[in-house]
Amino acid sequence: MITFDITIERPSVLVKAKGTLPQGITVLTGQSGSGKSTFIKAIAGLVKPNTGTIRHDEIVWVNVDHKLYVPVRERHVGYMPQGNMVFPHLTVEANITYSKRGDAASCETLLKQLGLEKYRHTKAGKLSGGEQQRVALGRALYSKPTVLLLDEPLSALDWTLRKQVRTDLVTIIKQWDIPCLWVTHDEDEVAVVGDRHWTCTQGEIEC
Ligand SMILES: Nc1ncnc2c1ncn2[C@@H]1O[C@H](COP(=O)(O)OP(=O)(O)OP(=O)(O)O)[C@@H](O)[C@H]1O
Repeated sequence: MITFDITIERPSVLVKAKGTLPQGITVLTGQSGSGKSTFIKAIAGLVKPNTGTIRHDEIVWVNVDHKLYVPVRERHVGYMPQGNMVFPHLTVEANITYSKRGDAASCETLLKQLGLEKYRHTKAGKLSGGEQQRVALGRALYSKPTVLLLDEPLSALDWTLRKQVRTDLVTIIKQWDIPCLWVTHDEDEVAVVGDRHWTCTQGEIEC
């Protein structure tokens, strides 16, 4: 379980978060600029908090007082950033296995679950938006992460595709049974996607 008690200073906002990310899918909503991505990046290891601690079970990832920061590559976090998420010039298989930390069996399972077997050798840039989103999820899950962090995973899709891809992602995440933090602007996603709902208001993460 990921436990955190941190603050992160930004010119416009002070991000404050204290809590534990449980099993299942937790949806985090909040206004643009309120600090959602900053928080998720701090858990992933891409942003250093100014104060506090982050732990994964008994392992300390961050302890600011002790100047301890476990680097992102050692946290085994599945992180899906906002925006363009595939390497378009690489095949679907090469995208999924990019981290090198997973194994062949895990790649096969993902290709099947994600409905991407027939595109294994296709360049990811040639797939539709929804298919690319599934490739990105495959890459995040390939190394059997300790936690899955999805930053606006549907934002690149048009409205018609969103519903279908959302259902696909939720089904697959539940099958993998790892804690997931799902950041979104879309209040509709709260009820459909999440087992629970957190909010971010001017930096304050309400868990
Ligand atoms: N590296 C940085 N250095 C300084 N300020 C930053 C940095 N990254 C983000 N900020 C600022 O911190 C605030 C919070 O940004 P953040 O991206 O976390 O918000 P958000 O809630 O994810 O917004 P959105 O929903 O629009 O993605 C913003 O005002 C942003 O400009």
